[in-house]
Amino acid sequence: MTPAPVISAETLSLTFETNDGPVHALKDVDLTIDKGDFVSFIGPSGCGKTTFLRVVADLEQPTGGTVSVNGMTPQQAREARAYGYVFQAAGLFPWRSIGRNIALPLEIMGYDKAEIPDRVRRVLELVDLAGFEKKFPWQLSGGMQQRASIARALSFDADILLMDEPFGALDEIVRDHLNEQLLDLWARTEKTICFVTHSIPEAVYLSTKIVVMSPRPGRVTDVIESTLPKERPLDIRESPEFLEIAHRVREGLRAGHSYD
Ligand SMILES: Nc1ncnc2c1ncn2[C@@H]1O[C@H](COP(=O)(O)OP(=O)(O)OP(=O)(O)O)[C@@H](O)[C@H]1O
Repeated sequence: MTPAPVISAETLSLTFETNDGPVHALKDVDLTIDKGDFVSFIGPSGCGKTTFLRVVADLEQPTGGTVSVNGMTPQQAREARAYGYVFQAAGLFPWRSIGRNIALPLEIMGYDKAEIPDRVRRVLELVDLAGFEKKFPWQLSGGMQQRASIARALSFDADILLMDEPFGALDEIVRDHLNEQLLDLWARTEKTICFVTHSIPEAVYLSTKIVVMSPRPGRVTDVIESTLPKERPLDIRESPEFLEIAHRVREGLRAGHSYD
């Protein structure tokens, strides 16, 4: 028996009613994400990448179709703490140390106080920030702050990680490094990851599945299953297989692009 998908969308649609008329942020999206998938969402601005993540996270309500998360409604999944969410901005509170930032969701969720320091230490190790819990956000580089925000999203053992352009504001070398670390973290934790990006190389390097989207209305135009091995040194980006997948993503983006 094949296991139930972690995330399953069927004819999922979301239309925002605005003063300028309806905005079709998502239209008839069908998508299946299995346990342990690393799925990237790529497409031009406004194609509904963030909206899809927000629907999964129960932050927006669909106007048509259905989505299930771990076999539950998004609301039930949110209440069951099924996912951690990582935003483009690290969003750490400057007056709290890194450790206390990571502890915050655990405190809000009512975790046993005695259990929190161990959890904080464990997730800091996972993102390669062991020993940084007493530092403050401003004492860390942008890349380190983003790793701390990933640690925060991992602190309560959600098996899904929703990441909305987490490395978009970082320079390319730092981004390369974080991409490598994220793959390593994914391999060690076996999380299911949904990752929004505008970068073709980033999407191809990270993903087992690439979802290409196009706007007005926001829809899925291609779903590419990666043929790359799970072990991915950075120089795999120069291999023919990598370039072939990148080419297909680029073609998909071109087909859905309006250039306005
Ligand atoms: N709360 C809202 N009210 C009205 N329109 C919205 C709302 N949220 C999103 N939209 C619109 O829905 C469409 C999809 O937005 P979304 O943020 O999901 O796109 P995106 O692909 O993530 O874009 P970007 O790459 O710029 O982040 C856009 O046209 C956006 O303006």
